[in-house]
Amino acid sequence: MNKSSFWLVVPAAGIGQRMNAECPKQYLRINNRFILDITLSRVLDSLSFKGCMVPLNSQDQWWPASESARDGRIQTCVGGRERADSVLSALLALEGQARNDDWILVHDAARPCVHPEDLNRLVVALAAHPVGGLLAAPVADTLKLASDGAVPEVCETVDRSRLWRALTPQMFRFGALKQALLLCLDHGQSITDESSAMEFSGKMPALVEGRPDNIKITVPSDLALAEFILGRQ
Ligand SMILES: Nc1ccn([C@@H]2O[C@H](COP(=O)(O)OP(=O)(O)OP(=O)(O)O)[C@@H](O)[C@H]2O)c(=O)n1
Ligand SMILES: C[C@](O)(CO)[C@H](O)COP(=O)(O)O
Repeated sequence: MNKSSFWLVVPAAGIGQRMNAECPKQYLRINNRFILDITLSRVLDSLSFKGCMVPLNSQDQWWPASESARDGRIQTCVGGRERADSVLSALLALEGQARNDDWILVHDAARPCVHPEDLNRLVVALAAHPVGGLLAAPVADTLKLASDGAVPEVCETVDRSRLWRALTPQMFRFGALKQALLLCLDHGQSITDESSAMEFSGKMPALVEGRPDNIKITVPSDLALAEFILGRQ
């Protein structure tokens, strides 16, 4: 039985609307490096991957100037309208290279602070798991369910004892993840992560506790926070 290979998919086709910056947020700089380059180098240098596929926006004009564009380990393809479309596009681009039982790790380009210890913990914890799973962090705040009025008001306080925040990487078998994403597409099921696709196809992904400082750069204040976190690692 051949040993399963590991492939990395880093969705980088977003436009960063919530960041409201002069360029897509994956091309903002920390310590004079593109966020995308920081993310790709940290993950690719932490684990042994057979290959890496990066879905880019069809209007991307920054990639050619990136360090990653000169990294022979990395292939690119055109992403899609939503994150899930970009991930599916990457999997379809890997057809003929990845085998159905190979592991796919999907990691947001916007998460440059992911720690090598978390990457290793994820792979070790899930290597023999029948479904796969994701890095996640238990919720540490009290959570409120808001009303849907113009001024949100508290409807109820939600029991947080079994609530986790989904992070990335999320790690699933190539064949199963591709089929799950196609199923969501066929059913018009909107999803925001790979685990949701696997859940929609009836699976129960494992949760692997990860560092809460594996933040997703989303709004302007996240940039300085990411720079601080990277400076301390
Ligand atoms: N159509 C899309 C949308 C998002 N992403 C990627 O998915 C990751 C997480 O998505 P998010 O934080 O939502 O990024 P954006 O979609 O760029 O942000 P926004 O929603 O503020 O526009 C990012 O690395 C982003 O580049 C992608 O590859 N393709
Ligand atoms: C995949 C993810 O980072 C897990 O929390 C999140 O769902 C991405 O959401 P976004 O709205 O595409 O940033």
